[in-house]
Amino acid sequence: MQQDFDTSRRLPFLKMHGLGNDFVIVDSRGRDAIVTAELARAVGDRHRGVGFDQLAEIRSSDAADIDLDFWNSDGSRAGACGNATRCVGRLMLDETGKDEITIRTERGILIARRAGDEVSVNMGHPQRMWDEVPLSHPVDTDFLPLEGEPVAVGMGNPHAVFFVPDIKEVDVAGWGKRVEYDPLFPQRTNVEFAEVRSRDEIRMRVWERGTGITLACGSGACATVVAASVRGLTDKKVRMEVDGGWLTLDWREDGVWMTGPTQLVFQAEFDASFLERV
Ligand SMILES: N[C@@H](CCC[C@H](N)C(=O)O)C(=O)O
Repeated sequence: MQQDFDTSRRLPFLKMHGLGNDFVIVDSRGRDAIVTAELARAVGDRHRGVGFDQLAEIRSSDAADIDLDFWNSDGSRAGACGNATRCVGRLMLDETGKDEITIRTERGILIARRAGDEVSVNMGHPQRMWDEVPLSHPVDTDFLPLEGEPVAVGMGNPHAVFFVPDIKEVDVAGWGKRVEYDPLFPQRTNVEFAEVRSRDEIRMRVWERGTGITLACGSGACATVVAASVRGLTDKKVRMEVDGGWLTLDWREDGVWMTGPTQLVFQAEFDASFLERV
């Protein structure tokens, strides 16, 4: 995928998705990073640009196979993005022919592995202390003092996980947006709504910080299995149905592993006239 290009003329990118959680992927290996908040907002606009849930920029690394940075469509940075990590993992596994590669994100160095046709990523250990999530003041992270008493989990980015009896009854946009901006979350938060179907199956819907409702959220799926397990509602390994399909989550000694499909949608490029308008 690595390509030389002159950004004054064109910007090649890939569109990929993991369970409908969609990403624009820019490969900046071998040169300076080029993504800015303005560029992310322009590309992320589904009318002006092409739209995405997150933009992922690949960079050369001195510590792992690659470095990877994430941007939301409102131009904010995301410290973690599980599904984009799986998508870029797929590209790198195919490019190198290896069975396992390492990816350095703000979260730390993550491992991506082939899992048949799917890709597994170890998203690391959950952050359960109030100041790690982060929250604005010390509270019980197992039962936050908000209506619905969500569980707070950091996965390199903040999550508030609500358990609900019937997911069809939840106003994900209204409730999610309210919680995203609650003062308890100084960096805002991603919001998950989970209906536990059995000890090994969960139905989850998500409101993503900086993006809104998406068809899936990998870090949110990891946060949800941690929250369900902490509350004693499920085992540590579950199948999770999100709007875009199914993921497998496995909270092990070495971190939370997430396995699922990835898809390359198309490859294209922005030309100079687009870049000049940013
Ligand atoms: N889609 C992602 C997570 C998105 C990050 C988020 N919006 C944030 O600001 O933290 C995933 O697959 O994990």
